[in-house]
Amino acid sequence: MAAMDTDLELSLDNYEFPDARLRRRIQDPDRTPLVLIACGSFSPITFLHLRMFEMAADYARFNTQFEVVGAYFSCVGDAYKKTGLVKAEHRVNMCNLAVQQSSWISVDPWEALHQEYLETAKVLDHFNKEINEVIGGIETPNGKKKAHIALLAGADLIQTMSTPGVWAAKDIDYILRNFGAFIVERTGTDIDEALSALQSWKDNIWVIQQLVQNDISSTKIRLFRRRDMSIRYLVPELVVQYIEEHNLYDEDGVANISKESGRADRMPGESGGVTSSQDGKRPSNAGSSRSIE
Ligand SMILES: Nc1ncnc2c1ncn2[C@@H]1O[C@H](COP(=O)(O)OP(=O)(O)OP(=O)(O)O)[C@@H](O)[C@H]1O
Ligand SMILES: NC(=O)c1ccc[n+]([C@@H]2O[C@H](COP(=O)(O)O)[C@@H](O)[C@H]2O)c1
Repeated sequence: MAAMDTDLELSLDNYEFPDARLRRRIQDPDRTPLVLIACGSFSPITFLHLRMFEMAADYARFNTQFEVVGAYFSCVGDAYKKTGLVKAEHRVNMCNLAVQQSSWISVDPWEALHQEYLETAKVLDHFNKEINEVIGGIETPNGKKKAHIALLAGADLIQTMSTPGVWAAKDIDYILRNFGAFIVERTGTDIDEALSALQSWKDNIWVIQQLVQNDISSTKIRLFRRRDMSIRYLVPELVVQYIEEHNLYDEDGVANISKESGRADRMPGESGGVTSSQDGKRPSNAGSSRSIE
């Protein structure tokens, strides 16, 4: 099956920077090549995570002097202690499956391969080194130019930069001064409030409106799995299959109980139909706020 194809024994020893989808040349010498890096848990990756790159590319094309030449998912490693985090190997595999249809979005396993937690500043440094030092930048009609590496994140992540104790002040300064951030607005986060403490770096922060609001979160996918509800069409089909094959996110036993009540008759990832919403298993707040775990 396709899901098994990704189960390669990756390690830092045989790691190679994934550059196959990185565009090596830009046409317009007046533009600056841009590489977007989405850092996060991706447990699991959702369609919104993929969509963030498309929104950012449109935003950059219409509102900035950047030309997007690359895009990367970087999953946090196992040392990042967060509720609902499955093993990094699974999260990287799911991301790889999710980008199979994309011509320009890649997954870099480098961060996830580390046993220790890596701060985002170090992750962005890694991309800068690989793209601007090892590869030597991006070709333009007037010679090579360094690519601008930028963080791509949701508004909730940028809001944590104002939460005491989450980020070191020097890391915030380092990231926003040297790389900057493309921020996708997110339901439940007041973007003005999130940015109020970051005004010193406002020229390096680009806010992207979600023209089609999508309030999905990995938390909701995990919750739906535990409640034996369908996750199909919320995450890519290959990711649905991978989750089913590896029994991910159903560890609290609810799914097992549901199996006895007929789940085995259904296709993987499919809903049990209306019965599951009438038998008391449906979360009362499914589809509303993020704080459902
Ligand atoms: N619906 C969304 N709208 C805007 N940004 C989002 C959305 N979902 C995820 N993101 C952003 O994607 C990045 C990676 O997110 P992460 O892996 O934490 O997903 P999540 O859905 O927020 O996960 P969890 O529910 O486990 O906290 C973060 O920058 C986050 O802000
Ligand atoms: N000090 C730091 O560098 C720091 C602090 C908080 C979150 N982060 C990053 O932000 C992302 C947050 O992801 P989640 O929203 O999945 O928790 C992760 O990539 C994490 O490494 C970095």
